[in-house]
Order: sequence, then C-alpha cells, then structure tokens
Amino acid sequence: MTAPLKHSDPVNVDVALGDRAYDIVIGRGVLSSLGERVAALRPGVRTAIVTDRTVAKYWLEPAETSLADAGIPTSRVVVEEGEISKTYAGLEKVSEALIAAKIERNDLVIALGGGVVGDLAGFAAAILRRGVDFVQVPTSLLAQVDSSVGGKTGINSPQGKNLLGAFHQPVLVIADTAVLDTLSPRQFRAGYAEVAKYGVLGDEAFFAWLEKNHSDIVKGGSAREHAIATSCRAKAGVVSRDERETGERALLNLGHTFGHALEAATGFSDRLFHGEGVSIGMTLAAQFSAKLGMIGEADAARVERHLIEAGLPTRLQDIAGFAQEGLADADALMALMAQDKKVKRGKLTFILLEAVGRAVIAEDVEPAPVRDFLQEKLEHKLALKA
Ligand SMILES: NC(=O)c1ccc[n+]([C@@H]2O[C@H](COP(=O)([O-])OP(=O)(O)OC[C@H]3O[C@@H](n4cnc5c(N)ncnc54)[C@H](O)[C@@H]3O)[C@@H](O)[C@H]2O)c1
Ligand SMILES: O=C(O)C(=O)C[C@@H](O)[C@H](O)[C@H](O)COP(=O)(O)O
Ligand SMILES: [Zn+2]
Repeated sequence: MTAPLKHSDPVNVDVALGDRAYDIVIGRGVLSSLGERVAALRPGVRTAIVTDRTVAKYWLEPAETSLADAGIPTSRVVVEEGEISKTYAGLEKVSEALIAAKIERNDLVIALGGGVVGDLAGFAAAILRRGVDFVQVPTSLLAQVDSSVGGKTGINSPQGKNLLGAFHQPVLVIADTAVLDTLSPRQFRAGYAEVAKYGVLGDEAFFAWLEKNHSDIVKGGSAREHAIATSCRAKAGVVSRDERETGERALLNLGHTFGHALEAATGFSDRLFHGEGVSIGMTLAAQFSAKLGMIGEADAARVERHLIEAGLPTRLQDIAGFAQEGLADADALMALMAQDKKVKRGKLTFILLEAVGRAVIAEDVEPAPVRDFLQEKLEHKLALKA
C-alpha cells in the first residue's frame, strides 16, 4: 500500500490492456477537463452523454459545458435512476436514442453516472453498430472504485443480475472526486462496500488503513482520493492480468454470489442497493469461510465489525421486508444462486477467505453445506425475532 496522496494532484492509473489500454484520471475537479481530454484522444469526435435524472440535475451541465468549450458536439439521453433502467426496456430506450442521434462507429458514448448508467451505456455502446467506443465518467463512489473500470457492461434479467452483457472496455475514465459531494449518504455507504472488498480480498494493509480512516473518506479530502486510487490500482491490476475472468478476476466477485441472489430476491429495488448486497454477501462469505475452518471466527467478526462501523447492513435480517417471500427461504436463495455466472457444470463457485486480505476461488462447492449455512443464518434471524 502506498502513502495517501496530496489532495490536489490528479492521479492517473493505467489499465494495461495493450492496444486497448486506458487511463483512469482521479481528482477533485477533473470533470472540467473532460472536453479537453476527449478532444485530445479523438480529434473531431461527436458524443452522446447517457445519464440518469438525478445525476443530470447536478452534473450534466458541467459535463456538456466542458465538451462545448472543447468544440465537441454532444447530445443527451436521460434515463430513470436505479436498477429499473438496467433492463431490456432501459437498453431499448438508450439504443434507440443513440441511433436517433446518429451516433456513428467513430463517435463516442459518454456514461455520466453511477454503475447503472455505466453498465447500461457501456452495453448499448458495445452493441450499437456492432461496437462504438465509450468513456466512463463515474459519479458514485461505487462507480469510481469499481464499475467504471474493467469493461464489464450489461443489464439484469428478472432471473438474475447482469445475465446479459458484454466485455467492452472504455477508452478513458474520468473520476472527479468532488462529484461525490452530492451523493446521498446511503449511496455513499453502499459504494464503500466495494472499497472494503479490495482490502478483504487482497490487501490486509489497506483494510487496516480503512479501519482507521474510513470516516475521512466521506469528508472528501486526501483519504477519499487515496481510497479511490488504491481501489482502482487493485482493480486495474486484476483486469490487466485476467480481462475476461478466466481465473483471478473472479476474486472481484467476493460477496457477490450471495449478494446478487439477495438483489434478485428483492426485485432489484431500493430495498437493497448493490453495495449493500455485497456487504451482506461479503460477511456471509467470511462467516462461511470460518464455518469451513479456513479462517478463524475472529477474522470473520473483524470483517463484519468494520462493515457495521461503516454503516452497512451485514445480516439477512437487515434487509427491509426480510420476511417477504423469497428472502427468508434457503431453497429460494439457492435457486437464485444457481444462476450465478461462476457456476460451472451446475456446481457453485464461491470466493472464500484464507485470511483477511487473502481470498481464494473455491470451485465445485457442494450445495448442501451452503444451504445448511443459509438455513442457520435464517434461523438465527427467527431466534432474534422471537
Ligand atoms: N461493471 C462492473 O464492473 C460493476 C461493478 C460494480 C457494480 N456494478 C453495477 O453497478 C450498479 C450499482 O452502481 P451504483 O451504486 O453507482 O448505483 P446507481 O448507478 O443506481 O447510482 C446510485 C444512485 O446514486 C445517484 N447518483 C449517482 N451519482 C450521483 C451524484 N454524484 N450525486 C447525486 N446522486 C448520484 C443515482 O442517480 C442513483 O440514484 C449495479 O447495477 C451493479 O451491478 C457493475
Ligand atoms: O469487475 C468484476 O469482475 C467484478 O466482479 C466487480 C463486481 O463488483 C461487479 O458487481 C460486477 O458487475 C459483477 O460481475 P458479474 O460478472 O458477477 O455480474
Ligand atoms: Zn459489485
């Protein structure tokens, strides 16, 4: 782990993917350089910004001004905020708007928003005229540390998370840390789960730093930039070694096997944001690792304690409307997990822990112990309620 950055210097993180390599530019105020950077990358380009209504209210005008100042023509597509847009209907709306705007193969799509907009706009760009390049301008903490990097794009199916999509790398990522000042506290906390994930899966020193400094990340100073840059470096490293998740990249899925099933069980609604599902899923993965004897109970408790301190949910019973159909049912959760993209020949793959800071890929996991473990967690909730 490197020392925290000075507050004012924009930082460049390189995603080393050969002729598809790109920069992640991180810093306060870097949104104003969007036009200049796009013009330098693609002289004469036309652009279409895809964003959501909330982000548009705060950040569309500054983005458009920056592009206009650099002489770049742009159009806009504004979708509804939230997972409701990461759907077939959302994809149709964005694709048809891009076609209507006559976005050509050499033009650029700009995703201005959180992970929903990034995944949706990136997928639309991947299939528009069989592939148009795109730029990520992530505006949520989650998008700045995770979804804008690495080229996973897609939409949800009612049957599961991100079940339709494509690997399509952006050509540039501009992460302006100041835009996070308008993010709601709950969304900020949800994004923090993915920050903590990098510590838990591969960097104990970063996790220990987060345990001491997490509250400073909210304040917006050098700790925020350090956390974002450290997360991006970690993700860029993994992606450059295993772009298409044939191996190591699966580690970035820590907490997601459980988390995605919980998101599906709650109908991809605001009862559970993605990062909140990851927080609960990461806690369950740590506890399941402890149950299998891979880590001590104290390690699992350490992970959960930190997530609670960061204001995140860690238990199934923390989910609003927990008792509703599908959630308090181990078999229903198992059925949802069977749609996980890491499943091979019908067998589950889990990301488990050998230590805080060392995750491993466990293939061929038998369903019975997972089901028993979930049942225990569900009964624990019932015991708490009684
Ligand atoms: N592609 C990947 O590698 C990857 C990685 C992690 C997560 N994801 C996906 O990302 C999605 C979650 O992303 P998210 O948490 O950013 O959700 P999101 O895109 O829904 O954004 C969260 C909310 O915050 C609002 N918002 C965003 N930026 C804002 C700002 N600066 N000011 C005020 N409001 C703002 C949005 O309008 C939205 O209501 C999930 O669909 C998840 O599957 C993808
Ligand atoms: O980039 C990756 O690889 C990840 O797994 C990052 C995750 O945080 C992210 O939620 C991703 O979208 C999950 O991918 P999926 O393949 O499980 O849908
Ligand atoms: Zn995630």
